Amino acid sequence: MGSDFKAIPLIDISPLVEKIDDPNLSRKIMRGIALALGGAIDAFEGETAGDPFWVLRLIGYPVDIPEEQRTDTGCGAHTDYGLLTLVNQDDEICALEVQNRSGEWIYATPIPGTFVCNIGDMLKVWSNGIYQPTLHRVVNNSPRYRVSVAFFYESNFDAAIEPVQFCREKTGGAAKYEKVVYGEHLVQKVQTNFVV
Ligand SMILES: O=C(O)CCC(=O)C(=O)O
Ligand SMILES: [Fe+2]
Repeated sequence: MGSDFKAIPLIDISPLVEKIDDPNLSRKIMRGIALALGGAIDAFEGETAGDPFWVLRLIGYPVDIPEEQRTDTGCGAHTDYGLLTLVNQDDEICALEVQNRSGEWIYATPIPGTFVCNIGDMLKVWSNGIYQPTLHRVVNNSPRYRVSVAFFYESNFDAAIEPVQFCREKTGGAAKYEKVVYGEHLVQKVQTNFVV
């Protein structure tokens, strides 16, 4: 451990994690969305879903980084890649921003006891654009280290995602998006979002 080792503040994340204690929560939300779109309750399950998986990520946004390494953005503007994301924010720090329809960045102000639910790119494709992913970014200008817990519900890497029939019917019949293999979409987005 070199002399430039810097300890990350010890933060009790258990209150953030324990809220995401229902393993079926994302499935229930997808069922609600299927019904809201006029499909069968299991429209986004079985073969259509292609064995989805989830990833839980704990993300730290330090504030005490040296001036020369500092940018004003902790996480650049992006849409999420998969189906749904549930974000459990630190209740006391406003840092997650979403772009509204007028193109303005506004805070997704934390509401205690709730998650932010982001629509992912694959849900946009399935729903033929009825559900649109929100562009968002994180800028931690607070004096405190921020931690968020993000639960990503994603299509299987091999799944070929295309607009489903009942959503095409609602949007004029034609598919607005080409079929996309989720793994390829993910790799392409990661390569364009990060400098490797
Ligand atoms: O930390 C947050 O509030 C959001 C993180 C995020 O947007 C992401 O990891 O995709
Ligand atoms: Fe995100």
